[in-house]
Parts: sequence; structure tokens; C-alpha cells
Amino acid sequence: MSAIKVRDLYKQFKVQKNREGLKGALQDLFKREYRQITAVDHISFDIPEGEICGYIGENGAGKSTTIKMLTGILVPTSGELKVNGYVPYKEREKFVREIGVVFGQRSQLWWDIGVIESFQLLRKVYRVEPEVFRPRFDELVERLQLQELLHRPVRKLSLGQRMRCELAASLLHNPSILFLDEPTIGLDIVVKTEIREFLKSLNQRYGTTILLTTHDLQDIEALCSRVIMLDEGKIIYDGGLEELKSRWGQGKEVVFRFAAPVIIGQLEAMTAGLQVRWTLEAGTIARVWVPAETSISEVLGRVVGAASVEDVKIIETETDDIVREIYKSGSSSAADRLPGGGRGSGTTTESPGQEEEEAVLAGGGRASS
Ligand SMILES: Nc1ncnc2c1ncn2[C@@H]1O[C@H](COP(=O)(O)OP(=O)(O)OP(=O)(O)O)[C@@H](O)[C@H]1O
Repeated sequence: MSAIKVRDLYKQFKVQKNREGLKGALQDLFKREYRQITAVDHISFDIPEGEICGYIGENGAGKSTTIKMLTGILVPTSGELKVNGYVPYKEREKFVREIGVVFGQRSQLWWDIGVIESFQLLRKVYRVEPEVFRPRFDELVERLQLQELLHRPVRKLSLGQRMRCELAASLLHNPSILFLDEPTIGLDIVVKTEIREFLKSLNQRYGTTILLTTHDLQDIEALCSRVIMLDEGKIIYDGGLEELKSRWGQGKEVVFRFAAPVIIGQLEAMTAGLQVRWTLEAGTIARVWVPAETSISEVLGRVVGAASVEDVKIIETETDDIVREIYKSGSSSAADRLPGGGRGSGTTTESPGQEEEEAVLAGGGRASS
């Protein structure tokens, strides 16, 4: 069954134009001008129960707007969406008890009270019975190592400590779907790794469906079997991470350390007929560039069969490079499809219209600094 079902989802924001200069400001006072911004542009996808899906794209691609619609914070302009069978913005009270949300840039905890008090308040917001809450709370405290933090006010926590508490807060009511918007932003590598490990085990243990937006491709590599990539509000890729790499990756580099010095001519003879490019680094170390259309195992087989090899290292294509390539091609084709695009240009500045004010799901809802 699909945990998340999205059909032709579309979101436009009405933003006020601010004209330049004093004259412009005076004109704005009497006659406001608005323009429309397309943030999410007719997207469709299904996420089955238990999947961890990465939702990625450049700044302004429409990721957060999608998450906000999926969690009932924003109402779509048009299109259909169902999360756990609910239409999020219509059935919020029941719906929020089945989902967990973490916005890396915003806290759902109350800033000035102890973490444990925030957790108790959330228990009431989500109407979790004490006997159900207690074992869940104990488990999260143990697995996220929160013992030392429980009685500290949230404002006194480091970013990494706060993020561990945010994760626990989002899971206290045992939701079957977890939305994470930049959960590792600003964290050091140790905390990032801990959080990734925790999410992986959560998914394995409880089958929690996770939709994750991130700019950190290590998050995607560590967690996601599937990636949805947005560009200017449109989906430009939806598929497996490996497929993404093989489809867009231009090739791989292999480094060999031979037992005895080699020369370029010798290496080229080994791979005669294959489309590869050799470079000799030192007497015994050589690199070969293998384009995506050439079989890497064929290259390895030939070299290992013809010379004595002491070490082989395959250098993976950086996911960042792949994504950059896709952005480039995605942006150009999107621009072709949409002359003038859904984005604004010119000298006016923009501010959100009043009607786009967002609600908060629960908690302090305080933006972090
Ligand atoms: N409340 C709002 N009012 C008006 N425009 C908005 C509002 N929220 C987002 N936008 C615009 O919609 C577009 C998509 O924004 P969104 O925040 O969804 O992108 P994003 O992919 O999450 O970007 P980032 O990675 O920077 O968080 C942007 O052009 C943004 O300026």
C-alpha cells in the first residue's frame, strides 16, 4: 500500500511586488501589485510503506513546499494528495497523530522549558496514553542518548543535541511516516553519522516510511534506495540511487598498483579495443578512466590476467557531480518547456502574501538561529 500518494500536485504563491525607491514605496501604499510564483509544478509520485525516499533539488526547487503540503501546513493550489489515507490539510487533527515531522531549521520544542516537559506536552498534544508513552519514551531516550539532556532547557542545547531531541519528539507518538526537512543541516560529521544510523535502524525495526529532503548527498547515499529530484518545481528524476549513478555518471576511475614497473604502451595493449584512457602516476601506479559504456569488469579482468596486481581501488563518481549534471540538463529542458519559467526576474523584490502564512504542527515552533 502507498503511504504517500501525490497526483498532479501544484502550488502557486501570490507574492507582493515591492517597487523601487520612495516613489515606488508610496505607490505600493496605495496600489499593491502581486505576481504568482510556481513552487511545485504538477508533480506525481507514490511512496510505498516502509520506503526511505530522498527528495532533493537545489535551493528554491520546491522541496519544503511539498513537505509542507504533505504535512497539512500548506493547502495545495490544485492536485490530489493522500498520506496514510488522509488528505492532510482537511483532516489535520487525526492526521498529525500518524506522522512525525522534523524541520532542521525550526524547532518543535518549547525553547525555555526542559526537554522532558516539552515531551510531556507533546504526549498530550498527540493524546498518547501514559502506559503507551513510557516504553516508547524510554526506548528513544536510550537510543538517542538523551539521558543527560532531559532536564536542560532547549535553548541551552547544542545544535546536535537539539536535533537528537527533535527526532525523539517527532517519534514519541510512534508515527508510521516521518518527514525530515534537512535533518542534518549544520551538524558535525559524528552527529550526522549517529542520526543516519538511528534512522536506518528505525526504518528496519518499525518499517517507518521516511521522506527526507537534504542537500547532503551523504545522507542520501547512507539511507535512501530511491531518489526524487526536483528542479523548478518539476520532477526531473524518480528512481534508484544506483540507477541514477549509472544513468548520469560519466564513468569510473580505477587505480592499479602493480608488482613491477609498467609502461603506458603495455597498459594500452592490455585493454586494446576498449574505450579507456590510461595515465601513469609512478612506475608501479597507473590510473585508468573507464567511461560508463565500457564494462569495468572487462577492464579489471584483462589487467589482472595480464600483469601482477598488488592493489586495485575503484574511485566512485561523486554523487554531487551527478546531481550537478542533472541540474544542468534538467534546468535547460525545464526552461525549454516553460519559456519565461515559473521564476521571477527583474528589479522588483518580493514578499509572501498574507494568505501564505504557515501554521505550526505542534510545539514552540520557534525558528532556530
Ligand atoms: N510562503 C511563501 N510565499 C511565497 N513564496 C514562497 C513561499 N514559500 C516558498 N516560496 C517560494 O517557492 C519556491 C520554492 O521554495 P521551497 O522553500 O519549497 O524550496 P526548497 O527546494 O525547499 O529550497 P531550499 O533548499 O532553499 O529550502 C521558491 O521560489 C520560494 O521563494
